[in-house]
Amino acid sequence: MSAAPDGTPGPDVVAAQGGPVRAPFGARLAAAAAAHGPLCVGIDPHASLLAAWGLTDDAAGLRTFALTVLDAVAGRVAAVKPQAAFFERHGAAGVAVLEEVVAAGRQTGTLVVVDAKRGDIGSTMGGYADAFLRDGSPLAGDALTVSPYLGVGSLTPAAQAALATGRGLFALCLTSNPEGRSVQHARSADGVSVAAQVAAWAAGLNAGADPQGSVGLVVGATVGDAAAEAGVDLEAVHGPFLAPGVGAQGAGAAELRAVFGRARGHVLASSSRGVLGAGPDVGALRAAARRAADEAAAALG
Ligand SMILES: O=c1ccn([C@@H]2O[C@H](COP(=O)(O)O)[C@@H](O)[C@H]2O)c(=O)[nH]1
Repeated sequence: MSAAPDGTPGPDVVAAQGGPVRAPFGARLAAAAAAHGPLCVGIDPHASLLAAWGLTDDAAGLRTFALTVLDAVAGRVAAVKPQAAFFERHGAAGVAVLEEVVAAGRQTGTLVVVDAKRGDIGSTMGGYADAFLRDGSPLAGDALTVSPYLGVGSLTPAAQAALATGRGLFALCLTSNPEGRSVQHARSADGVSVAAQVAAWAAGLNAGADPQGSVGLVVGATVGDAAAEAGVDLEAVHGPFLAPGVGAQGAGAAELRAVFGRARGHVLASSSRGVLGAGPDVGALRAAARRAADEAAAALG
């Protein structure tokens, strides 16, 4: 499944009226999680991790780091999530490595979630959609993280592009960091929290999809009972939840179960440093990812 490095549609793309389309992201993610466990391995080449792995803090170091992670986990986990920030901090050379990692990941058939958290006014959002969600774009993975804080309506170009190309979105809803509450729990005049508005937007776009829609939410595994507090009906979203916070931020099986309850079948747990700290040995990375995937499966099954 996926695309060749030049973006040419791969075997997951079937010819359909009006051009090639992939199976929807929500369905592809559900199948990947069933096959490999509900885990996404973050590819976050922090400067400190590059040093710990004996790599230089430059584009060459990034490249070795990211390709080693792919070598260890591709084809063995549901998804990988390159964190754009750690590539962008190396300028054009770092972005070129991100492009290579996106293409290499997709070629393995492992879903690639590009964690770039883009958000802007609608007209500019069209540019981001072109960059991250268009067939043939070198930065286009299988899904993109987006920020809804310019209003959920501003994300329409991204949602349209994602749904038209079999890709997905993960919109920030209840983030794993404690500072997120002050924005996400805030309520408008009609008493609806910001997080609940984001969730309702996703639910509207996911209605009728089988087995789930492609417009997901970021809900941290660290947020405790925040969904209930903010009036977010997780079950009604009917889409995937990207759940960072597992591992280095302190969440584990018990937290995943507590946060997601009956919506747990839609969760993609995400761990970066918790897995990456086992490197650079490929076998050790692979074993750490397997452990995390098995724990997530046990917690969410
Ligand atoms: O609410 C959020 C949204 C995104 N993230 C990202 O996930 C990883 C977490 O890394 P760990 O090393 O597993 O802590 C990182 O890329 C964050 O930017 C998040 O943590 N919380």
